Amino acid sequence: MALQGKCAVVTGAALGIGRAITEILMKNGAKVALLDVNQAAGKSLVEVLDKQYGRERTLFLNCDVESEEQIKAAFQKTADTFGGIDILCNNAGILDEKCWERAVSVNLMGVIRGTYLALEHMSKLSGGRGGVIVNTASLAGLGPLPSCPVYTATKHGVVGFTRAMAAASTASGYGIRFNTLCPGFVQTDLYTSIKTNLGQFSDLADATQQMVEQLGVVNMSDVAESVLEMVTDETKNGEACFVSPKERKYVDFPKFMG
Ligand SMILES: NC(=O)c1ccc[n+]([C@@H]2O[C@H](COP(=O)([O-])OP(=O)(O)OC[C@H]3O[C@@H](n4cnc5c(N)ncnc54)[C@H](O)[C@@H]3O)[C@@H](O)[C@H]2O)c1
Ligand SMILES: CCCCC[C@H](O)CC\C=C/C=C/C=C/[C@@H](O)[C@@H](O)CCCC(=O)O
Repeated sequence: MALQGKCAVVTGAALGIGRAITEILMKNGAKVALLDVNQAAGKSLVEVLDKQYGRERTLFLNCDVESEEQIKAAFQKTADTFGGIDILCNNAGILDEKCWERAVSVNLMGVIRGTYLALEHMSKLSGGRGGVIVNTASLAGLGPLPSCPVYTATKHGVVGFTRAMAAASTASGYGIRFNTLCPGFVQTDLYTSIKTNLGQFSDLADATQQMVEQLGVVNMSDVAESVLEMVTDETKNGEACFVSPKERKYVDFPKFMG
């Protein structure tokens, strides 16, 4: 898929990985609606992008992915402004093992809410043009992170949900590809706040630090390039892209049929 003129939505776009996704989509010609609860950071990023690319290609929308109403309104505003939606990156996520219900609501339910509401604009079955949805999971969506059982569960959920949606799309003809992003540790606010968000697992903070030292920290540019590949490469559907400091590879899941 060539990105020139395509319309994208990125959740959690103001900072960290969402910001990097937004920047690479813009650099390659897409228009981007930036959805985030952090208005100050979102607006200041839009100012930077507008200086570089002009004012017509960005839109900041204050949107909490815990709210179906806010996502619905944001998607409608995006479609009205840009003339449709071709790309959705459900990226917003938090680490909170104490208020773990909130982590489930943002990380997993937020992805499901975003995906279902986007189908109304993107699916060929409801008059959309088709496109691609990339959901941000984590390496913790592929294997356990012991200090973060609920975070791990949400990210495994994102991988499973996305793969099932890819299969549903192929079977029913939505015209949408679905892929997941699975990076290891990346230097962002979420990463630097690890110690304060482990709740009853805070005794495992040192063990987590040891994992960081063993696995290393992933370059943000590799994360963004992986998303770009999953968005533009039409052969990628139902894939989970694992990104580590050493390599980028598509996960070989076990096959139970055929
Ligand atoms: N940093 C890592 O090590 C790492 C590794 C793998 C995956 N991830 C995942 O990447 C995604 C982005 O994380 P990050 O590290 O960039 O974090 P971050 O904290 O740097 O940025 C997250 C962004 O999401 C926004 N956000 C938070 N809750 C929201 C909500 N309810 N609705 C809308 N926006 C919301 C924040 O305001 C912020 O702008 C998350 O899904 C995270 O789980 C992070
Ligand atoms: C405290 C967590 C804050 C950041 C969370 C991010 O989403 C990053 C998650 C990073 C690592 C998760 C690691 C899980 C790893 C194990 O399951 C291990 O088996 C993976 C082995 C990787 C390999 O084979 O190279």
